[in-house]
Amino acid sequence: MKITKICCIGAGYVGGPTMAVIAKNNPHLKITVVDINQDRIDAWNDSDLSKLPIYEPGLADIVKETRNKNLFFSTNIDAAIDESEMIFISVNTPTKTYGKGKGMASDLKYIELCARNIAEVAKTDKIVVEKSTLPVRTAEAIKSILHNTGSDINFHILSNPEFLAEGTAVQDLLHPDRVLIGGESEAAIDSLVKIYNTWVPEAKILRTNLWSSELSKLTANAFLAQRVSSINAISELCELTGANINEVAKAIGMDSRIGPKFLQASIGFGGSCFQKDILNLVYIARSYNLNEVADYWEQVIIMNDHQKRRFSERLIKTLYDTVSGKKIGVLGWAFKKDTNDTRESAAIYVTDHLLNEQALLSVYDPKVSRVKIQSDLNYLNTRSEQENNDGVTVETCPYEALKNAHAVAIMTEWDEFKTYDWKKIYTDMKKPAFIFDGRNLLDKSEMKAIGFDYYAIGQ
Ligand SMILES: NC(=O)c1ccc[n+]([C@@H]2O[C@H](COP(=O)([O-])OP(=O)(O)OC[C@H]3O[C@@H](n4cnc5c(N)ncnc54)[C@H](O)[C@@H]3O)[C@@H](O)[C@H]2O)c1
Ligand SMILES: O=c1ccn([C@@H]2O[C@H](COP(=O)(O)OP(=O)(O)O[C@H]3O[C@H](CO)[C@@H](O)[C@H](O)[C@H]3O)[C@@H](O)[C@H]2O)c(=O)[nH]1
Repeated sequence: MKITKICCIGAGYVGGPTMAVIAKNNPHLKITVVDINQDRIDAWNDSDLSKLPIYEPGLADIVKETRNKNLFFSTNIDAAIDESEMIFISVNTPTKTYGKGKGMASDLKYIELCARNIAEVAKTDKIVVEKSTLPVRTAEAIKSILHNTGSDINFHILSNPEFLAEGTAVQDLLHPDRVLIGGESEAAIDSLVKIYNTWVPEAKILRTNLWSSELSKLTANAFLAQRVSSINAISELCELTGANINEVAKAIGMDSRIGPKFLQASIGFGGSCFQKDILNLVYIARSYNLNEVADYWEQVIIMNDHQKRRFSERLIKTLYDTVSGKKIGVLGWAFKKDTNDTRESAAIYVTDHLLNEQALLSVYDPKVSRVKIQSDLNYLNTRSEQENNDGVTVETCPYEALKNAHAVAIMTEWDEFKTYDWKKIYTDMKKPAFIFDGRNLLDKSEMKAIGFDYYAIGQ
């Protein structure tokens, strides 16, 4: 099938950057990214590129190069579906918050709405590409909706999961380890390969059946998250035995079978994907009565929750068993550096725990706004909005956030934190001045030399 126009439903962290990179490499294609969220589309169309809804290094340049040439952002979903030969679905698939599978299964209502929308509007044959992360065998449901329209339109469904990580999305898209395409129609797969092949070498484009492709995405995230939980589990043992987690990580990472990546001990993984996708994997395993398989993967989440909890407990214990009325400076709110995304960020849970203990928190993050921080806390529903407002102040200057604080809690590994004048921060803090470095970001001996009581993970 000759492809001249494509559209992507969902202008989020995946849809926006992915389509921008496809547009950059396929100037002959017209690409429209559509969304029901008018504010988000307006932000993608803002002439001030600093107002794009997503912060990703390198993204603004690509949007500048392609926008209104062959890349368009719109809320006119029906028109985009109608004119496109290929439609990507890149909407959110959060964990269900109601009904059967609550707290475990993926909520597929947005996916189903897209499928129904396509079924209603399409007048010509379409290739429908699952870009969202989906439970294995979702394509079956999409197929069923599309093939029961009563018309003679041909729909081909492909699974093309996205492996980009936030903060490095543009580089990951430009230089992917692999592009995975699952499908039943070789011709449909070829059409998508052709688009990627404009910048991704053929050898890196992997073709599988639909179900392998869907399941590979959940599996990749489960393996990655498992590595973080594994190193974090060992970090607790390090703290009690005198071993140092950085040294252990280096020592095991030099084994080529293990490899050095994803062995950074931390306050626990966050982000919109790992927890959601593992919970989904656990749910799927249980639904097939594979209880040992489900228990095995669930442990990754249990360990991650434990790591977040024990970080705040260690802080409270060290501050003489009470943080009530004490100012705690929080550096970083995003779930990792170089993104403004805060979904499932460990900072939210650590702060919530410290608020329960009546601490007064003062937060600074270079890319996250006060409104977002307050709404993340309010979303937990632990206490009233007023109480969250009273307990948490958000500063635009890190030195203000840390002034007169009893302790600093480092939540995100932003590079700028390393460059601060830590002597000045020490002078302006209450004594003894504590640092709880949830990212092992700072130099322990340097901090100790300044006078800090410095606590890192796994040391
Ligand atoms: N964020 C990541 O790093 C990442 C990486 C790989 C895969 N994924 C997966 O990709 C999918 C999208 O993730 P995201 O982070 O981009 O989500 P997101 O929440 O940032 O964006 C999803 C967008 O879809 C829109 N939307 C929802 N229903 C719609 C509908 N019926 N019509 C039009 N628009 C609709 C929402 O308004 C939202 O703007 C998820 O399945 C996620 O698991 C995410
Ligand atoms: O050694 C490590 C590596 C990561 N993390 C934490 O793990 C979380 C996730 O990090 P990362 O995987 O880099 O970011 P995501 O954007 O969540 O990307 C993951 O989730 C995406 C969504 O599915 C996938 O596409 C990516 O391949 C996968 O890496 C973050 O809180 C990190 O701080 C650690 O604590 N230690």
